[in-house]
Amino acid sequence: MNFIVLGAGAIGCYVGGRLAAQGQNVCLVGRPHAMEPLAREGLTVTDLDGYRALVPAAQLRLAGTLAEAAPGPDTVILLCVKSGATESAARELAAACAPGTPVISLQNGVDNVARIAAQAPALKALAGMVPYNVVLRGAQVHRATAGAIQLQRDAATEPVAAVFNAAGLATALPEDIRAVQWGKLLLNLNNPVNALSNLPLREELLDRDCRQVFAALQTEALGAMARAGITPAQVTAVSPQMLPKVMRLPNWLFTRLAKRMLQIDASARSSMWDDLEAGRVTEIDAICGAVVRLAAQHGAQAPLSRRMCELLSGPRLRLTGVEMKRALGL
Ligand SMILES: NC(=O)C1=CN([C@@H]2O[C@H](COP(=O)(O)OP(=O)(O)OC[C@H]3O[C@@H](n4cnc5c(N)ncnc54)[C@H](OP(=O)(O)O)[C@@H]3O)[C@@H](O)[C@H]2O)C=CC1
Ligand SMILES: CC(C)(CO)C(=O)C(=O)O
Repeated sequence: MNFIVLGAGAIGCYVGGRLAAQGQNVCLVGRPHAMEPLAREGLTVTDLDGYRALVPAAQLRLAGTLAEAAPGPDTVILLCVKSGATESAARELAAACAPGTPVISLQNGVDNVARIAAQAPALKALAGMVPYNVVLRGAQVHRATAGAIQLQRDAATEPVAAVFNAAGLATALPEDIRAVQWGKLLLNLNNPVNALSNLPLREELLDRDCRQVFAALQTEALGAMARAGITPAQVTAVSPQMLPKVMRLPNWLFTRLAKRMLQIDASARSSMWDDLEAGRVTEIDAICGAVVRLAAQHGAQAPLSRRMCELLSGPRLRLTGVEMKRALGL
């Protein structure tokens, strides 16, 4: 099996790096700004449990385009671009890959697979979910929280899950990946809160006003999911229904009950903060936009998620939890 990671950023370098460190045949396809440090220094992969590996530059397969990566008949694509780049990446894949090539989306959001399939109908688009936070700094990539990757159960993903597990990437094949994606989306509703707060994740989660905004977004999203008949899967120690309740707790109780959730490296931030910081378009449409669309499809509204879309779409804002509550009318 050959892996091509399309989009060598935080997730692509972490997953691709662990596979490469274990001797798998992996090609990382990325932008020059991402490839240059790797070509110079190799890729160092670490995690919060003490794992550390260096894949020397000479052992890394790096490519600027899919054509250079030369996908063959036994290639599996790991799609790791941000949601805003899905369509263009899928068109590149359609042009470069043989029909039936598995394309596993390791992206956040709930509609990337459908968007890949629309642009590349001959390929086999499959869903994945990465639960943890990954930080990329130049040639070093670090997993900052814990969890297991979830891949859509399919004949094409069974051998992939086996290879991932052998490489130390804990991976499961859940029955209902759609429920898992909606469960993850409930957590990703913190991404805009974190991005606007301009705080590291841990600090932001220790701010009750920020948590109250997060909880309000979750409650609204759970309402939209209930109307749509979607039962989100539990992807943390806490059930989806309990999540907003836990978020609203006062600090003294939250810090006791949410110990596992707070096991985050002090410097870790959400992937949406990364985008704001780099001046890139964020994934707000894939997260809050998805809640707004789901509610609308079922005759309801999601004004809080809609407002978050507005706050993330203009000039960069930095808001305290109190200011966010005011901006959302909470
Ligand atoms: N980071 C995290 O902790 C987590 C992220 N996720 C999800 O994983 C997905 C990837 O996120 P993340 O790794 O943070 O994103 P990054 O922005 O770090 O990485 C994506 C990379 O892909 C590049 N890229 C985009 N289009 C192409 C293309 N056509 N060819 C080659 N390279 C391309 C981007 O370059 P450029 O920007 O210059 O176009 C960027 O360097 C997202 O959906 C995110 O929500 C999920 C869990 C945790
Ligand atoms: C892991 C988590 C929930 C928060 O970092 C994430 O998915 C992201 O940053 O996009």
